[in-house]
Amino acid sequence: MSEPRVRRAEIAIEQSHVDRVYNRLGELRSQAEEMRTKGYEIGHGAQREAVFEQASMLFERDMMVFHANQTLQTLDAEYEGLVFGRLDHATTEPIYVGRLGIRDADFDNLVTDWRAPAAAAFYQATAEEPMDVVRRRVIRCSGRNVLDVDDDVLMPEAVPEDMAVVGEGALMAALGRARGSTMRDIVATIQREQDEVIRAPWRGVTEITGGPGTGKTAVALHRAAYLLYRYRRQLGGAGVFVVGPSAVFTNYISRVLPAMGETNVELRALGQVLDGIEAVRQDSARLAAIKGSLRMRKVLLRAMRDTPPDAPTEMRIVYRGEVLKLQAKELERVRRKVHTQGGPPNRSRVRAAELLLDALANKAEEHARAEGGSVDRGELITRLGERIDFHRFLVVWWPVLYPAQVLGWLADERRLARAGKQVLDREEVAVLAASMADRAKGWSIADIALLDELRVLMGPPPKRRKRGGLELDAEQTRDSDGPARPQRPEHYDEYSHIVVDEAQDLSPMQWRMIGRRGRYASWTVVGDPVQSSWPDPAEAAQARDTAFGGRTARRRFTLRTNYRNSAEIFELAAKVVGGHAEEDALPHAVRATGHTPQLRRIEPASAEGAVQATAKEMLDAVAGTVGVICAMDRVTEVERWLSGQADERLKVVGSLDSKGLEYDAVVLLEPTELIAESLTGRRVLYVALTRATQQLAVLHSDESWLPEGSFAAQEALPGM
Ligand SMILES: Nc1ncnc2c1ncn2[C@@H]1O[C@H](COP(=O)(O)OP(=O)(O)OP(=O)(O)O)[C@@H](O)[C@H]1O
Repeated sequence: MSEPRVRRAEIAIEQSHVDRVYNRLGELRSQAEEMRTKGYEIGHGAQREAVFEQASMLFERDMMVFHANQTLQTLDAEYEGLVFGRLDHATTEPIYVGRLGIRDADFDNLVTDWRAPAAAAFYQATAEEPMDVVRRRVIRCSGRNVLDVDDDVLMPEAVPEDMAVVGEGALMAALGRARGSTMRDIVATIQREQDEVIRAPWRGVTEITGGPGTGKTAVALHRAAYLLYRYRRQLGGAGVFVVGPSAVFTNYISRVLPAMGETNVELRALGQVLDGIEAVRQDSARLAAIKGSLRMRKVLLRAMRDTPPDAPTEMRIVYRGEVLKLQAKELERVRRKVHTQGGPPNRSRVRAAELLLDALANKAEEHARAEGGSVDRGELITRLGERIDFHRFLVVWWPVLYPAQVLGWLADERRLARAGKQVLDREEVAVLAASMADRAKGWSIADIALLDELRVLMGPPPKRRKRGGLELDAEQTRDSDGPARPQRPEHYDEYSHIVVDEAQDLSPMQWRMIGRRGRYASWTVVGDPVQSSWPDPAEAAQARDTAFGGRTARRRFTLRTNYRNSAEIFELAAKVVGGHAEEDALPHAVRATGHTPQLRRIEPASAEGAVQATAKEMLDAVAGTVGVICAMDRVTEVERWLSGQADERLKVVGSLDSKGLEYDAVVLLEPTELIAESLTGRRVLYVALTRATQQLAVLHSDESWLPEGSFAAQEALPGM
């Protein structure tokens, strides 16, 4: 038979199996629905007949409905490509591998879940170590239709006469396909080095490093799905937390886990970690470096302990016809004493009352002594302690504190200078105060870690919340379309496993914020030191180790193949990052496309037309997405330039927000602006240059970013 006919015949064979699987899926669905209906009927019966109100009956109903709903949720996940693999063994029956395990009515296996031990050979078998696998087949489907098959033969000597072998590389085919607006899962083509990471033990800390496009994010997400499958009892209840750098990124990866049937994972961007507030704004690199540094702990502590701006500066109270007065200095002494005796201020109001009463009693004693008399100290304290005017004073002098309010106080430069004495220099105080004063912009991503730090320092406010003005707490600053509150308690800190993506960029303060949520967690930490935008790695490493607590089991994996970029694009990126990366840290790109990156000179005044023309050209050249990457402060401007090109494949993204994303084609505007806006310069440009899978065009008016002499060939922009 000719190759196309063999292929067609093999597709037909797999189609008949895939049909059986979907029919069975339909049956299972009907059964689950029936079970749910029965469960509800028990419930209705319970309303009608008193006998059914017995607790055991209601419990049975709840369990039935719960299980039925869970099964339906699993069966209803977007199972595009439900079956994607087949293993033909030398000594045992073939198995099919898919996104979930399905058995037929006789309990025979129709599909094995990809995470089950029996499916491991699909990813781990090689020609050197075939693990009894003669032929490994990747089956590509669209919905229920089998489109293609692709085989690897691992034991050529064991191939039976009637076994057909077709195809030439499922991985390459997958990599060459157009990208959409969200990331896809890679279950069908996970590579052996990646599989080793996915199935690594769950305890302790697993670090995944590797250059751009090596699949770190994809692997970390598949690892989360794998861990939840294999260790559901240990990990499922407390939950898995996945943290990414930005909301654009979490949105981009949001479909990977649901497509594998995992809906029980909390996915948040760094700007959303604190319940109830959503920050998407990036600070300038300089500001982010100040806000992220561990020095801020001291600044925040002092700011919180400072006299609140509206606090009264004098206390006057009449006791037995005599005016007792506490002056500002005396009040401050009392305030300091309350703080030094420890405890979060929101838990110290009683102590504050006691020490104030003590000070008043001292005053009364002073007066009495001067007049040769005496006071009953105990009685004074009891009487004044019951007085409404004393309590009125107390609530304004020792108010309930909220994180947003205290951080807002730092807009006052003098107050900030007090809090930052010998910690921040004058210039740092000025930039930080100006940023806090500019509240119209809302919180920045770096502010969230500061708010979280304050939350813990000040302790939870009493249940009744104060409203108005700056005294907003997290609850009140919730964005209307902010992240939905999970069903877990507010500020939940008992996750069993935490995945941190783009971990190289986390500031020390952000590590503290995440660490708080993983007091009992094991960790998967993903990062590429070469893409780091955090200027002080040693400080971040220290905060990171503290976040991991005493977890001693640590394993580190380095992925070395770049699956995203064409070899041509990565060659340019590698040259640009040059001496900023050790040779060893750069991965190997496997796919050549024949399209070398285009470097185009523009005049600053003609940038608008150049961006429009190049974006259009790229949209015509690729089937998938096109990203226009520019400096953070030009995003709005560039979006305006492109507003006439209504194509949902086209996206404008700022350099810092481009972390972790990918597009089929990228138009990169003014590389020197990207270098200038980041403290780590070239590394941010390296990130931007490694976002494209197929085509890259760089528009520049300043050539200084180019590695010397390496890319002399420049193109003129068509029509310019
Ligand atoms: N085994 C694989 N099969 C198919 N595609 C893969 C495989 N591994 C990685 N990819 C693809 O390569 C691209 C890069 O993967 P991913 O974004 O996870 O890399 P990364 O290491 O996190 O990159 P970066 O650090 O640059 O953000 C994605 O499109 C991913 O789907």
